[in-house]
Amino acid sequence: MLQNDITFFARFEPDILAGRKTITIRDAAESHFQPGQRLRTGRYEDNGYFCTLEVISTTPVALNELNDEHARQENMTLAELRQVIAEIYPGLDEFYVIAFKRIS
Ligand SMILES: CC(=O)Nc1ccn([C@H]2C[C@H](O)[C@@H](CO)O2)c(=O)n1
Repeated sequence: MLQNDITFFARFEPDILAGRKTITIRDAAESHFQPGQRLRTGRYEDNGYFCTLEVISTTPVALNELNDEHARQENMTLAELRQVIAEIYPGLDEFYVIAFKRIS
C-alpha cells in the first residue's frame, strides 16, 4: 500500500475537502515540505488516504505571531487555533505554516 506524506486528525477532513482549511501549522519535523510538492494526505487515526494536496509554501512562524488570518485559513477562531496547537505541541514556540491547495 502507498504511504501517505502527511496526515491530519480525522475531524479536519471535511474542512480540507471543502476548501475551508488551506493551511496547517506543524513543528520542525514536518518543515521539509517544498512548494509544488504533491502530498498524499491521510487521516492520522487510520492512515486512510483522502486527498492529494499541493504545497504552496512553507513559512516559519512563532507562536506569538499567529494571527486572525492564520485562524481564518484554519477555519477556526484564533483562540481555537491556539488551543489546538497547545494540545498537539505543548511547550513549543517555533512552527511552520504549510499552505496548500487540494488537487484531487
Ligand atoms: C501527528 C500530528 O501532529 N498531526 C497533526 C498536527 C496538526 N494538525 C492540524 C491541527 C490544526 O489544524 C493544525 C495546527 O497544527 O494542523 C493535524 O491535523 N494533525
